[in-house]
Amino acid sequence: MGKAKLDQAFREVLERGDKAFVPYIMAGDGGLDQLDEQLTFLAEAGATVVELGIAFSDPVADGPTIQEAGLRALANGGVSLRAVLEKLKENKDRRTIPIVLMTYINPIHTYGVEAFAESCKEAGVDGLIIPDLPLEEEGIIVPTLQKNEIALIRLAALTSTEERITEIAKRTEGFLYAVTVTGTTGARASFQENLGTYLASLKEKSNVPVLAGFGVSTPNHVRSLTEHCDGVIVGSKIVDALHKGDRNIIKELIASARQ
Ligand SMILES: O=P(O)(O)OC[C@@H](O)[C@@H](O)c1c[nH]c2ccccc12
Repeated sequence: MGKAKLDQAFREVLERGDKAFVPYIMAGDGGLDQLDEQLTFLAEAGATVVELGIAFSDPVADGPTIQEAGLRALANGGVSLRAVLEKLKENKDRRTIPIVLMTYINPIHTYGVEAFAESCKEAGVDGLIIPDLPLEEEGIIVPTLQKNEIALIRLAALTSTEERITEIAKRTEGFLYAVTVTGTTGARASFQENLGTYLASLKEKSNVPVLAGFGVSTPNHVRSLTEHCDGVIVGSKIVDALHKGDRNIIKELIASARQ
Protein backbone atom coordinates (compact mmCIF):
# COMPACT_ATOMS: atom_id res chain seq x y z
CA MET A 1 0.00 0.00 0.00
CA GLY A 2 0.97 3.65 0.19
CA LYS A 3 3.42 5.19 -2.21
CA ALA A 4 4.28 1.83 -3.77
CA LYS A 5 0.64 1.14 -4.55
CA LEU A 6 0.35 4.45 -6.37
CA ASP A 7 3.53 3.83 -8.34
CA GLN A 8 2.29 0.41 -9.34
CA ALA A 9 -1.12 1.68 -10.44
CA PHE A 10 0.46 4.26 -12.74
CA ARG A 11 3.03 1.80 -14.05
CA GLU A 12 0.32 -0.68 -15.03
CA VAL A 13 -1.71 1.89 -16.94
CA LEU A 14 1.22 3.50 -18.71
CA GLU A 15 2.86 0.21 -19.61
CA ARG A 16 -0.23 -0.90 -21.47
CA GLY A 17 -0.10 2.35 -23.41
CA ASP A 18 -3.09 4.06 -21.77
CA LYS A 19 -3.14 7.34 -19.89
CA ALA A 20 -3.93 7.74 -16.21
CA PHE A 21 -7.31 9.09 -15.14
CA VAL A 22 -7.80 10.43 -11.64
CA PRO A 23 -11.35 11.50 -10.77
CA TYR A 24 -11.83 13.81 -7.79
CA ILE A 25 -14.89 13.36 -5.60
CA MET A 26 -15.98 15.12 -2.43
CA ALA A 27 -16.28 12.74 0.51
CA GLY A 28 -19.84 12.78 1.83
CA ASP A 29 -21.47 14.44 -1.16
CA GLY A 30 -24.59 12.29 -1.37
CA GLY A 31 -23.89 10.95 2.14
CA LEU A 32 -20.78 9.25 3.47
CA ASP A 33 -22.58 5.90 3.33
CA GLN A 34 -22.42 6.24 -0.49
CA LEU A 35 -18.64 6.48 -0.55
CA ASP A 36 -17.96 2.77 -0.88
CA GLU A 37 -20.33 2.42 -3.83
CA GLN A 38 -18.96 5.58 -5.50
CA LEU A 39 -15.40 4.26 -5.25
CA THR A 40 -16.43 0.89 -6.64
CA PHE A 41 -18.17 2.57 -9.56
CA LEU A 42 -15.10 4.68 -10.38
CA ALA A 43 -12.79 1.66 -10.13
CA GLU A 44 -15.02 -0.37 -12.43
CA ALA A 45 -15.27 2.50 -14.90
CA GLY A 46 -11.47 2.35 -15.20
CA ALA A 47 -10.16 5.12 -12.96
CA THR A 48 -6.47 4.72 -12.03
CA VAL A 49 -6.57 6.39 -8.62
CA VAL A 50 -9.29 8.39 -6.83
CA GLU A 51 -8.64 11.82 -5.33
CA LEU A 52 -10.97 12.16 -2.35
CA GLY A 53 -11.67 15.66 -1.04
CA ILE A 54 -12.46 16.56 2.55
CA ALA A 55 -15.01 19.34 2.92
CA PHE A 56 -13.47 22.41 4.50
CA SER A 57 -14.83 25.76 5.65
CA ASP A 58 -12.20 27.84 3.85
CA PRO A 59 -11.42 26.07 0.57
CA VAL A 60 -9.19 28.70 -1.05
CA ALA A 61 -8.28 26.71 -4.17
CA ASP A 62 -11.80 25.48 -4.90
CA GLY A 63 -14.12 26.93 -7.52
CA PRO A 64 -17.93 27.04 -7.19
CA THR A 65 -18.71 23.40 -8.15
CA ILE A 66 -16.36 21.92 -5.55
CA GLN A 67 -17.39 24.51 -2.96
CA GLU A 68 -21.04 23.58 -3.42
CA ALA A 69 -20.21 19.90 -3.11
CA GLY A 70 -18.38 20.75 0.12
CA LEU A 71 -21.43 22.57 1.43
CA ARG A 72 -23.68 19.62 0.52
CA ALA A 73 -21.31 17.24 2.28
CA LEU A 74 -21.15 19.44 5.39
CA ALA A 75 -24.94 19.73 5.41
CA ASN A 76 -25.18 15.93 5.53
CA GLY A 77 -22.98 16.04 8.63
CA GLY A 78 -20.34 13.62 9.86
CA VAL A 79 -17.79 14.37 7.14
CA SER A 80 -14.89 15.50 9.28
CA LEU A 81 -11.42 14.28 8.42
CA ARG A 82 -11.77 11.76 11.25
CA ALA A 83 -15.14 10.47 10.04
CA VAL A 84 -13.87 10.03 6.47
CA LEU A 85 -10.76 8.19 7.65
CA GLU A 86 -12.95 5.90 9.80
CA LYS A 87 -15.13 5.16 6.80
CA LEU A 88 -12.12 4.42 4.61
CA LYS A 89 -10.73 2.12 7.28
CA GLU A 90 -13.99 0.13 7.35
CA ASN A 91 -13.86 -0.45 3.62
CA LYS A 92 -10.13 -0.85 3.28
CA ASP A 93 -10.02 -4.56 2.49
CA ARG A 94 -12.78 -4.36 -0.10
CA ARG A 95 -11.10 -1.57 -2.04
CA THR A 96 -8.76 -2.15 -4.95
CA ILE A 97 -8.28 1.41 -6.19
CA PRO A 98 -5.56 3.60 -4.60
CA ILE A 99 -6.77 6.67 -2.70
CA VAL A 100 -5.23 10.12 -2.55
CA LEU A 101 -6.75 12.36 0.08
CA MET A 102 -7.09 16.09 -0.65
CA THR A 103 -7.25 18.20 2.46
CA TYR A 104 -6.05 21.60 3.55
CA ILE A 105 -3.38 21.80 6.26
CA ASN A 106 -5.55 23.18 9.06
CA PRO A 107 -7.62 20.04 9.71
CA ILE A 108 -4.36 18.07 9.76
CA HIS A 109 -2.95 20.36 12.44
CA THR A 110 -6.12 19.97 14.47
CA TYR A 111 -5.93 16.19 14.13
CA GLY A 112 -2.21 16.15 14.98
CA VAL A 113 0.36 15.36 12.31
CA GLU A 114 1.54 12.01 13.73
CA ALA A 115 -1.94 10.75 14.55
CA PHE A 116 -3.17 11.84 11.14
CA ALA A 117 -0.44 9.97 9.25
CA GLU A 118 -1.09 6.84 11.30
CA SER A 119 -4.83 7.05 10.69
CA CYS A 120 -4.15 7.50 6.97
CA LYS A 121 -2.07 4.36 6.98
CA GLU A 122 -4.73 2.40 8.87
CA ALA A 123 -7.35 3.68 6.45
CA GLY A 124 -5.34 2.62 3.41
CA VAL A 125 -4.73 6.16 2.16
CA ASP A 126 -1.89 6.02 -0.35
CA GLY A 127 -1.14 9.67 -0.95
CA LEU A 128 -2.01 13.22 0.03
CA ILE A 129 -2.61 16.52 -1.72
CA ILE A 130 -2.33 19.50 0.62
CA PRO A 131 -2.81 22.54 -1.63
CA ASP A 132 -2.03 25.20 0.97
CA LEU A 133 1.20 23.60 2.18
CA PRO A 134 4.10 25.40 0.48
CA LEU A 135 7.46 23.69 -0.14
CA GLU A 136 9.04 25.83 2.58
CA GLU A 137 6.70 24.45 5.23
CA GLU A 138 6.33 20.83 4.28
CA GLY A 139 9.08 19.83 6.73
CA ILE A 140 6.40 19.72 9.43
CA ILE A 141 4.80 16.67 7.83
CA VAL A 142 7.19 15.07 5.32
CA PRO A 143 9.25 12.92 7.75
CA THR A 144 6.06 11.52 9.29
CA LEU A 145 4.60 10.74 5.89
CA GLN A 146 7.80 9.07 4.79
CA LYS A 147 7.80 6.89 7.90
CA ASN A 148 4.28 5.77 6.99
CA GLU A 149 5.09 5.41 3.28
CA ILE A 150 2.41 7.89 2.25
CA ALA A 151 3.13 9.89 -0.90
CA LEU A 152 2.96 13.69 -0.86
CA ILE A 153 1.81 14.88 -4.26
CA ARG A 154 3.11 18.35 -5.08
CA LEU A 155 1.41 20.86 -7.37
CA ALA A 156 3.23 22.83 -10.04
CA ALA A 157 1.54 26.13 -10.85
CA LEU A 158 1.76 27.93 -14.18
CA THR A 159 3.05 30.94 -12.29
CA SER A 160 5.85 29.10 -10.45
CA THR A 161 9.41 30.06 -11.37
CA GLU A 162 11.56 27.60 -13.29
CA GLU A 163 13.68 27.06 -10.20
CA ARG A 164 10.68 26.31 -8.02
CA ILE A 165 9.18 23.96 -10.58
CA THR A 166 12.45 22.04 -10.73
CA GLU A 167 12.39 21.63 -6.95
CA ILE A 168 8.70 20.61 -6.91
CA ALA A 169 9.28 18.06 -9.67
CA LYS A 170 12.25 16.62 -7.83
CA ARG A 171 10.39 16.25 -4.54
CA THR A 172 6.96 15.10 -5.65
CA GLU A 173 5.88 11.51 -5.01
CA GLY A 174 3.23 9.41 -6.75
CA PHE A 175 2.70 11.96 -9.48
CA LEU A 176 3.29 15.59 -10.31
CA TYR A 177 0.06 17.59 -10.34
CA ALA A 178 0.38 20.06 -13.20
CA VAL A 179 -2.11 22.84 -12.60
CA THR A 180 -3.24 23.91 -16.06
CA VAL A 181 -4.82 27.26 -15.29
CA THR A 182 -4.23 30.23 -13.03
CA GLY A 183 -7.09 30.47 -10.56
CA THR A 184 -9.41 28.04 -8.85
CA THR A 185 -10.79 24.63 -9.82
CA GLY A 186 -13.76 24.43 -12.19
CA ALA A 187 -14.86 23.23 -15.61
CA ARG A 188 -13.54 25.36 -18.48
CA ALA A 189 -14.03 25.63 -22.21
CA SER A 190 -10.38 25.85 -23.29
CA PHE A 191 -6.80 26.15 -22.12
CA GLN A 192 -4.03 28.60 -22.84
CA GLU A 193 -2.09 27.93 -25.99
CA ASN A 194 1.38 27.12 -24.70
CA LEU A 195 0.15 24.45 -22.29
CA GLY A 196 1.71 21.64 -24.32
CA THR A 197 5.16 23.20 -23.96
CA TYR A 198 4.62 23.68 -20.24
CA LEU A 199 3.56 20.04 -19.74
CA ALA A 200 6.47 18.78 -21.84
CA SER A 201 8.91 20.79 -19.71
CA LEU A 202 7.41 19.30 -16.55
CA LYS A 203 7.80 15.82 -17.99
CA GLU A 204 11.47 16.48 -18.56
CA LYS A 205 11.96 17.50 -14.93
CA SER A 206 9.87 14.81 -13.24
CA ASN A 207 10.76 11.22 -12.39
CA VAL A 208 7.13 10.30 -11.74
CA PRO A 209 4.07 10.63 -14.02
CA VAL A 210 2.87 14.15 -14.81
CA LEU A 211 -0.91 14.59 -14.60
CA ALA A 212 -2.77 17.70 -15.71
CA GLY A 213 -5.67 19.04 -13.66
CA PHE A 214 -7.99 22.07 -13.24
CA GLY A 215 -10.59 22.75 -15.89
CA VAL A 216 -10.46 19.37 -17.64
CA SER A 217 -14.10 18.82 -18.60
CA THR A 218 -14.50 16.95 -21.91
CA PRO A 219 -13.15 13.82 -23.62
CA ASN A 220 -11.45 16.15 -26.11
CA HIS A 221 -9.63 17.96 -23.30
CA VAL A 222 -8.46 14.60 -22.00
CA ARG A 223 -7.21 13.50 -25.42
CA SER A 224 -5.43 16.73 -26.26
CA LEU A 225 -3.79 17.21 -22.83
CA THR A 226 -2.57 13.62 -22.65
CA GLU A 227 -0.63 14.14 -25.88
CA HIS A 228 1.81 16.03 -23.65
CA CYS A 229 1.57 14.26 -20.29
CA ASP A 230 0.74 10.98 -18.57
CA GLY A 231 -2.83 11.59 -17.51
CA VAL A 232 -5.45 13.93 -16.11
CA ILE A 233 -7.28 14.79 -12.92
CA VAL A 234 -10.94 15.72 -13.34
CA GLY A 235 -12.85 17.26 -10.42
CA SER A 236 -15.74 19.62 -11.07
CA LYS A 237 -17.13 17.75 -14.06
CA ILE A 238 -17.14 14.44 -12.14
CA VAL A 239 -18.59 15.99 -8.98
CA ASP A 240 -21.36 17.58 -11.02
CA ALA A 241 -22.19 14.41 -12.97
CA LEU A 242 -22.18 12.27 -9.83
CA HIS A 243 -24.49 14.72 -8.08
CA LYS A 244 -26.89 14.75 -11.04
CA GLY A 245 -26.74 10.96 -11.39
CA ASP A 246 -25.37 11.24 -14.93
CA ARG A 247 -22.84 8.47 -14.70
CA ASN A 248 -22.46 8.00 -18.44
CA ILE A 249 -20.59 11.31 -18.63
CA ILE A 250 -18.12 9.90 -16.11
CA LYS A 251 -17.71 6.64 -18.03
CA GLU A 252 -17.07 8.54 -21.27
CA LEU A 253 -14.50 10.80 -19.65
CA ILE A 254 -12.61 7.87 -18.16
CA ALA A 255 -12.79 5.94 -21.45
CA SER A 256 -11.22 8.88 -23.27
CA ALA A 257 -7.93 8.25 -21.42
CA ARG A 258 -7.69 4.79 -22.97
CA GLN A 259 -5.65 4.83 -26.12
O1 LIG B 1 -12.43 20.75 -10.61
P1 LIG B 1 -11.41 20.71 -11.68
O2 LIG B 1 -11.28 22.01 -12.37
O3 LIG B 1 -11.59 19.54 -12.59
O4 LIG B 1 -9.96 20.52 -10.98
C1 LIG B 1 -9.59 19.35 -10.22
C2 LIG B 1 -9.79 19.57 -8.79
O5 LIG B 1 -11.13 19.84 -8.53
C3 LIG B 1 -9.25 18.65 -7.72
O6 LIG B 1 -8.03 18.09 -8.03
C4 LIG B 1 -9.19 19.53 -6.51
C5 LIG B 1 -10.23 19.86 -5.72
N1 LIG B 1 -9.87 20.75 -4.79
C6 LIG B 1 -8.56 21.05 -4.99
C7 LIG B 1 -7.75 21.97 -4.33
C8 LIG B 1 -6.47 22.11 -4.77
C9 LIG B 1 -5.97 21.33 -5.80
C10 LIG B 1 -6.78 20.41 -6.47
C11 LIG B 1 -8.09 20.30 -6.06
